[in-house]
Amino acid sequence: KLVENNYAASIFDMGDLISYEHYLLNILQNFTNDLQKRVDTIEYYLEMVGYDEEEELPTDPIESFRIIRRLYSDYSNWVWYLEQQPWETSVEHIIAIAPQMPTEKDIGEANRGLKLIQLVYSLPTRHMAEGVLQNIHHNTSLNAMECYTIAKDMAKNNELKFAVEWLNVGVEKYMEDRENEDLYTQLGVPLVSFYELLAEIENALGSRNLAMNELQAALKEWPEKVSLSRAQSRLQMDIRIGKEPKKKKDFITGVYQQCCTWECRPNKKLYCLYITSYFLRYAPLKMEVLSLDPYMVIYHDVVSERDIISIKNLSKHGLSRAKTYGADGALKEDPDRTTKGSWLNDEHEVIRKMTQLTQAMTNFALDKSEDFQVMNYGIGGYYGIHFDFLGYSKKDKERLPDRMATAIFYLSNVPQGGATVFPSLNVSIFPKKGSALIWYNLDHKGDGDRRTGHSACPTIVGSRWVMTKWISEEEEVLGGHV
Ligand SMILES: O=C(O)CCC(=O)C(=O)O
Ligand SMILES: [Fe+2]
Repeated sequence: KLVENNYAASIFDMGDLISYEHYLLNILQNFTNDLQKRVDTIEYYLEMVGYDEEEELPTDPIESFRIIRRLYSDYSNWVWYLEQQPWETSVEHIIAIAPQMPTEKDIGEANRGLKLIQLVYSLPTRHMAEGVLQNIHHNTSLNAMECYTIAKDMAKNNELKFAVEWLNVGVEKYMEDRENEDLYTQLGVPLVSFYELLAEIENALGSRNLAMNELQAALKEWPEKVSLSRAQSRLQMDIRIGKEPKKKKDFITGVYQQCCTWECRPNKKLYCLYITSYFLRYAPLKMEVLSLDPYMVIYHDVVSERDIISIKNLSKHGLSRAKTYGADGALKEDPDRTTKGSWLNDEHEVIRKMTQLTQAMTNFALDKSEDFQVMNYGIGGYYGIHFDFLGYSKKDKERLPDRMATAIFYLSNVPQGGATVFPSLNVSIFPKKGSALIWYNLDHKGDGDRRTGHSACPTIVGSRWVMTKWISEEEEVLGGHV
């Protein structure tokens, strides 16, 4: 049975994959040790017998005896020895973890995460392939095969110019790494596939001559490759009969980019103050006002390291793919929300404390609000632009309570990327562990304030943890507390 683990949607859950890979490598290592032992035994025997190419008749009775003994006794032992296949148990062990392995969907999402990072932060392909992200050198790089996988996915999604870039970098890497050619071929990506794909994309981009050149160059190297000559004759035929290439439009996802790279603040100089309340008598809160209309503030250093650890421990093992409401009103997985979350309620002491804290920071009663949602983002994990209010339309007979305000607690620092942005307000907030961001989603009439559209920029580096509280107006307005 296929298990959907959604690995790419949470960095924390990738911990499982690390263990699985360790397990696999262990098996491969034991397997090679086993094989090595066999090789040693066989070589030792050849040496003992004094194997050489020449076939000569024995010159003395002792030698004749030894030959007969060997073929009488050793022979059957060798048959037995070679029949013992050391790989059988290894295969069994490897197959045991098959249901947990990443799926096509996972690799697609991992690809998409990288692509989002590349687009949103305008990272050059070559830099990414070398592990240089925003001018910071990371201790990783991509090999030719990995560049090819990315290129293929880009081509599939019609991001053709990027696909060509990735292929070109891939070919360069291949050339630097030709001693691994056999390994690449065994893993299903021979060099010829790079040229085939390159020709295909160039044709799709309308550059027939370039496509032809690629194929000709490839044919010079691999004249026996049938797929190449087939592609070439198809192309020649198209040119001869004057068939226009079906130009595919190069398509780039419209993701929001500004303010993801640098912190954006509105021009007006606002202010900071200390807030005290009964709950907080002994520890006044540092509040920074970001905007008065719509109201938006940050509270600095409000959650202690200890509480953060407890909250993460409570949520860690129940993370599941976060969903959003589709156009039909049903909750579903959303490629624009690559995060996993778990809901926590007041049965936990630390969460009761968070409720009290949120009450103190907002002066809202929270009894009718949804639970806290703790989230861990994935590879290039992001949340596309959305509103937190549900915006019930005026014609609804009875107006249902809406999400009046939102509080986001940052439970980790994010070394690179991962800002929360409000494009209409020109505001971005980079996560700082222990701080909380609060804003109002509804205007003074109680309607959704469209200026509050916001997004979480793709995380580049780090395991991004946040905790959200969507604060319902029910208690306040309908419950008659005001
Ligand atoms: O993770 C973030 O920065 C934003 C989260 C968010 O918008 C939400 O949970 O509604
Ligand atoms: Fe939101």
